[in-house]
Amino acid sequence: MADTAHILILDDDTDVAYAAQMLLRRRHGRVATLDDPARLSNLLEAGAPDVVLLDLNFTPGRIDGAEGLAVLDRLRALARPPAVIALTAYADVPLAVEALKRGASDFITKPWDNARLIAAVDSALARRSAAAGAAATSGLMGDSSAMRDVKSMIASVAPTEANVMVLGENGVGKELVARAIHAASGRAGATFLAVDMGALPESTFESELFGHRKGAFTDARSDRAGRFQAARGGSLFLDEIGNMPLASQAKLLTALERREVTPIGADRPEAIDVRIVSATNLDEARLFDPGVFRPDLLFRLNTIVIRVPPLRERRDDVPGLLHHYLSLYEAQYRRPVRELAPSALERLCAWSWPGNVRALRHACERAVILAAQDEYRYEDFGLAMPAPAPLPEAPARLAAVAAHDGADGEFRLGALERETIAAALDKARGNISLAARMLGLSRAALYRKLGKHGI
Ligand SMILES: Nc1ncnc2c1ncn2[C@@H]1O[C@H](COP(=O)(O)OP(=O)(O)OP(=O)(O)O)[C@@H](O)[C@H]1O
Repeated sequence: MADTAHILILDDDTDVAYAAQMLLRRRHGRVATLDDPARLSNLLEAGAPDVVLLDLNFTPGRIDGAEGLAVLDRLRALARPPAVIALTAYADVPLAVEALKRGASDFITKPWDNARLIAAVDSALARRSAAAGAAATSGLMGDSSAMRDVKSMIASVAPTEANVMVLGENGVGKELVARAIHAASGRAGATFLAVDMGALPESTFESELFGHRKGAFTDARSDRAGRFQAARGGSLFLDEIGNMPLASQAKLLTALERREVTPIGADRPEAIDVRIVSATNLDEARLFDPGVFRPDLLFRLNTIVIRVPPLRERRDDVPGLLHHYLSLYEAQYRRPVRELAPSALERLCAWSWPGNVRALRHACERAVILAAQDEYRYEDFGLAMPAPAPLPEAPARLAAVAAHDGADGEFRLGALERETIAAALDKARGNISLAARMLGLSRAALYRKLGKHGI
């Protein structure tokens, strides 16, 4: 990493720039200097640097930092913005803080301590390479022994044509696992198509999955391919299969057994060429209940089963995920890079994460937007409320909400919303699609609310 890193030192004081260059050259491949920001465009044409050490004042006599901050804004607007370390005069803390607010990843005061400068550059490079690595492995992060097992299962099954069933609670990363299987398979060049089976109404199930011919029914104004045809040559991800009505299960079973589908209104079946990966958040006791899921369909789908454990059972993954998503949102919202206060990290690792990685991701987004201190505090993540307790019946529930919120029996909308969502999830046995429908929300809107309430 260090050998190929490209570092730029932007400082009008050539002695300072030269000293930094000599220091960093011992460790890094390309260390360039520039004394005039007006020539920055030429330099960027040759490729954006990974890290820029940026002096904030160029014109002699100017100390307001406006020139440097303007360069910082320009660098942050690049498609692949470099990490920027601001160089400020000793004691110019307000200017350093302003640079951090505008997206600088760190600051160094002049004259600097060599070890501190080297550490700042190394840490900026390490963050960048962690983010790039995560993107390259289709985003499935985590190095706990449980996640290592999941990744090694993916590597073993991906090259085969075996049907894979991914099991785990909402938000554990089942879709990411399915995508990783596709990406490592011989079908990687073709489509990966995800279908939310829980959201397909029984009445349009066949038309959506198998397609239809023009005129087959009143609304069939033209031929339409189903999901099986659209994913031809690739992988079809059947998500939320635990929520399919039994009648739809029978139709899916027939298609999988015969390896062919007949579009509605067609007189001939079409062979299917898809790799099936399915997923559900049903616990296994319910999945094996024939009243809920047909055993013969289960047998077709679960040639290989991958279980993705909830985040509370792989807490070793929490720090890496936090750093990943905090960095991602800091870059996305152009917010300063902050460290996590050690006490916050400890409490976040101990949190039960009922919404798993999705909830962690939402919590990080919230923290990046709302943090107002130098470090992220636990409160910034919006997880202060305990996980929902079993719900009392309706009238008692309202009283409980009022009591929960204190304030002389005054109702608070937020708490009521949280209770309602928890009740819907309870009733839908954790099925997100069903709960969203019961609440009159889209799945995406429900996910946002789950994140907001830390459920
Ligand atoms: N191991 C992981 N590394 C990085 N991000 C993850 C990981 N697992 C999940 N995520 C993120 O969490 C969110 C939820 O992941 P995903 O949709 O794959 O979960 P899921 O189990 O399929 O959820 P659901 O059952 O609710 O459909 C996504 O934003 C995803 O990027």
